[in-house]
Amino acid sequence: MAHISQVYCRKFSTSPAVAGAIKHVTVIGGGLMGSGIAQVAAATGHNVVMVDQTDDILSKSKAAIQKSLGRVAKKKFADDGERQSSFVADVMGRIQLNTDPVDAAKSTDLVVEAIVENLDVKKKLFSALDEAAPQHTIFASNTSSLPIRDIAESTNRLDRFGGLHFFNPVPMMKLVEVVKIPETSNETFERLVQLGKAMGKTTVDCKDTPGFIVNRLLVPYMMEAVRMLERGDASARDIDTAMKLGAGYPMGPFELADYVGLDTTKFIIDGWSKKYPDVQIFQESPYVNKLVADGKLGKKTGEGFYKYDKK
Ligand SMILES: CCCCCCCC(=O)CC(=O)SCCNC(=O)CCNC(=O)[C@H](O)C(C)(C)COP(=O)(O)OP(=O)(O)OC[C@H]1O[C@@H](n2cnc3c(N)ncnc32)[C@H](O)[C@@H]1OP(=O)(O)O
Ligand SMILES: NC(=O)C1=CN([C@@H]2O[C@H](COP(=O)(O)OP(=O)(O)OC[C@H]3O[C@@H](n4cnc5c(N)ncnc54)[C@H](O)[C@@H]3O)[C@@H](O)[C@H]2O)C=CC1
Repeated sequence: MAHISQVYCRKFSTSPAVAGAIKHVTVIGGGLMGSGIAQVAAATGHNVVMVDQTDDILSKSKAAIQKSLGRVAKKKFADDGERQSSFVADVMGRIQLNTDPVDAAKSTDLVVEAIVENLDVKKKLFSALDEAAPQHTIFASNTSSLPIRDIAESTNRLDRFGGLHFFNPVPMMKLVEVVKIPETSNETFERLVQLGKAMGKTTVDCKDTPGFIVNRLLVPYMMEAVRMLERGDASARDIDTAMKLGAGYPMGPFELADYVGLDTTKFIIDGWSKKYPDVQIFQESPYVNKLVADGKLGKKTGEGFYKYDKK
C-alpha cells in the first residue's frame, strides 16, 4: 500500500484551488465519507464547511480527520514533528463546523451531500438547501446507489446538479466518479471534474445508471460472497483470503463490507431489492439483516462479520 500513500503525498502537497474553480466546499454529513471528503478538500487548499446534526457528532468527525491527517503528515514529513504539526493545523484551519445546513449553503460554491443513504432524507435536505443557496452554487450527491436524477428533482437547479462519488477511505482512494444527469450543464460537469482533479483524484465520467461504474460491479460481487456464506460454501475468512490472494484485492468482500458499514450496505441492498424485485443478486440477505438488527454495523461499532479492537 506504500505507493498509494506516496501518490497521496505527491498529489496533495501543492495543489491549491485553481482560479475560477470551486474554492469553497460545503460537505453535509460528517460520517465516514463526509469527514474524508472534507479532509481532502481542505488538504488541497479549499475552504470547507462540514455540517452534521449535532456538535457531538461534529467533534467526533473532527477528531477522525485530525487522526487521518496525522497519518498523512507522518509520511509526508517523516522525521520532522514540527512540520507534521503545522501541516495538520494548517489543514484543520480550513475546516469550519456547522450544525445548520441551510446556513452553510448560503455562501458556498459547492454542496457535497454525504448523509444517510435514504432518498427521502436526501431530497428533503436538498429542497431546503435550494431555497438558501446562491444561484451559482452547484449541488452534488455522494450517494452509492440512488439515482442522482431522483435526488435532484427536489430542486430547481437540475442544470447545476451532479454526482460526485468518492471512495472509502477518501484520503487513500484515488478515484472519483463524476455523474451527469441529462440536465447537468456542460459547465457544471466540467467544474465537478475540475474539482475532482484539484482534489488529487482521477475522475471517470458516469451516466446516472444504477451503481454508476464501480458499484454496478462491486455490489453483485459482494452480494454473491454473502450468498456463498449463507449457503455454507465457504467461511467468511476463507472467502476473504481467497479474494485477496487469488484475485489481488486489498480487502476481501467481508472485510470490505465491515469497512463500508453494514448499515450502508443494507440501505443499498434494500433500495435495489425494492427497485429491482426480479434481480436475484440484489435481494436482501438474512445474514446482513441479522447483523444490522443486532447493532453489528462493522468496523465502526467494533463488530460485523468480524470483531475489531475498539481504538
Ligand atoms: C454490498 C454493497 C456494498 C457496496 C458498498 C459501496 C460503497 C461505495 O459507494 C464505494 C466504496 O467506497 S467501496 C470501498 C472502496 N474501498 C476499498 O476497496 C478499500 C480497499 N482497501 C484498501 O485499499 C486498503 O486496505 C486501505 C487503503 C484501506 C488500507 O490499507 P492497508 O490494508 O494496507 O492498511 P494500513 O496498513 O492500515 O494502511 C496502509 C497505508 O494507508 C494509510 N491509511 C490507511 N487509511 C488511511 C486513512 N483513513 N487516512 C490516512 N491514511 C490512511 C496508512 O497510513 C498506511 O500507510 P503506512 O503508514 O505506510 O502503513
Ligand atoms: N461508507 C462507504 O464506504 C461509502 C458511502 N457512500 C455514501 O456516502 C453517504 C454517507 O455514507 P457514510 O459516510 O458511510 O455514512 P455515515 O453513517 O458514516 O455518515 C452519515 C452522516 O450523515 C449525518 N446525517 C444524517 N442525516 C443528516 C442530515 N439531514 N443533515 C446533516 N447530517 C446528516 C449522520 O449524522 C452521519 O454522521 C451515503 O450516501 C453512502 O451511500 C459513498 C461511498 C462509500
